[in-house]
Amino acid sequence: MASNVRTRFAPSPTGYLHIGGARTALFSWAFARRHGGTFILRIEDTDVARSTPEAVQAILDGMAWLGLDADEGPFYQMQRMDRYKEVIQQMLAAGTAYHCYTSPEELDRIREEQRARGEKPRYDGRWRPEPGKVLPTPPEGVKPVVRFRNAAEGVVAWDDLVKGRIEIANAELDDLVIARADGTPTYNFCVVVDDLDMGITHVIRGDDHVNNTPRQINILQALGAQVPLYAHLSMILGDDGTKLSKRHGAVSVMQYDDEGYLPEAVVNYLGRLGWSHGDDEIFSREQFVEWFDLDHITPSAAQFNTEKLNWLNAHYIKQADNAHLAAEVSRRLARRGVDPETGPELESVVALYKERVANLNELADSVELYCVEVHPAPELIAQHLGEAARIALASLKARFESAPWEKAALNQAIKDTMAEHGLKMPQVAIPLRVATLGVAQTPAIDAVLEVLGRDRVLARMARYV
Ligand SMILES: Nc1ncnc2c1ncn2[C@@H]1O[C@H](COP(=O)(O)OP(=O)(O)OP(=O)(O)O)[C@@H](O)[C@H]1O
Repeated sequence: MASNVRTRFAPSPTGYLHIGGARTALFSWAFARRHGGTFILRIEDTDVARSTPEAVQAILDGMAWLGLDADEGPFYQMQRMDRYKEVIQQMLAAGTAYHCYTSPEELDRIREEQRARGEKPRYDGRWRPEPGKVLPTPPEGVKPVVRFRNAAEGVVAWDDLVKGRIEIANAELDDLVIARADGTPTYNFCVVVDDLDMGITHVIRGDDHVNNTPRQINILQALGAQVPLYAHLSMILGDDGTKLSKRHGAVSVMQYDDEGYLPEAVVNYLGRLGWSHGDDEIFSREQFVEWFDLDHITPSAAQFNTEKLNWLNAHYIKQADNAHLAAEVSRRLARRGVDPETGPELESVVALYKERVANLNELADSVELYCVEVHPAPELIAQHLGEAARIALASLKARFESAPWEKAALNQAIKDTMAEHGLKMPQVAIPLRVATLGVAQTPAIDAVLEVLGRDRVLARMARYV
């Protein structure tokens, strides 16, 4: 069902997409999907000194990895400069904005005097047009800034969909500079023009923006626009209790990929961070979209909890189908310079390990043993591949050479070898593990042998017998 809900995620490309921004993006995306609406990606790249193309790419990569697909965009603010300038001209013509020639030095002086008088420092309105007021003559050679003519009285108010009603007295708000002396538009103004042009109905963003909202509402109203609804989400805090940000403590979403997390686990984890649906902890992306609403968002800040993410990750790895895991492992092995083609079929290897691992890197560690020549640690060789063990392995190898390559027959060969040499299971199975996979612990040995395959098993055993 198509609806008119239009949300946006608007990061600044001054670094990667981190977990705090990603949670905000997820909620904005899920709200649009829940209502059959449109999700827009907007790159707020006007801070040219800090924005980089690499950061844009990192944000796009992070969004793609999480599966947060945009219906429109990415739009880039730097490509919309002409439009912002056009709206500034319209506002000047309409009298909702005006030129101000006060220099930065003068502003400092005014603020100093206000502070000395015990007043709150603010622009004193000397260039603000008022009925009957005679404005000073513009100084020669000075390029003015453009200020928004904010209402002097009354309040600006909105019913925040997370925080409830918020009211700010207009007297608290300065006449905001919307264009600098060089003509470039300022942050809050660009956001307003974008939200207006992009027909945003629900601004879902972090509550670090809550102070911008009254200014943005006033400008929207001056433009005769319909004011969107606002939902200010709580911040995600790092382990030290302060806001995660690119500059402080947050790691890139893509680092979770590097560390072996499935995106499904991260999305589920982020979905529960500051939002709840009864006692449900585990839900698919589809379920989340179906359940998501703004009524069950916690207004207080949410703390990141790695342990819970790890628990979800292990759960999703267990549940994942083998082909999906094989693809994840293959990518990881290739990154390590290991050719996955040299091992047995990956799907059957991952099936042996998916219940036992905490993350995809651990899974790849185990699978790697099936693909490369293994070199057991000298202590393992000393402990498990002594003379008696090698003698047993030699007769086992002879049995393996003629055994049908399936679990029951391999098991029988091991049992016959135990009986022949008067050994217990571990006295045969552990040397066999060390010889074939280079480690003393593995899943059930008959399953391991079956998957590893006759040729590899015999070649690996041959090194010790
Ligand atoms: N820690 C956080 N928790 C929740 N949302 C956040 C967090 N940090 C940023 N956001 C939200 O993510 C969106 C994109 O923010 P932005 O790209 O400016 O990231 P940022 O980390 O705040 O940047 P910076 O590090 O430059 O302050 C905004 O809606 C912002 O409110």
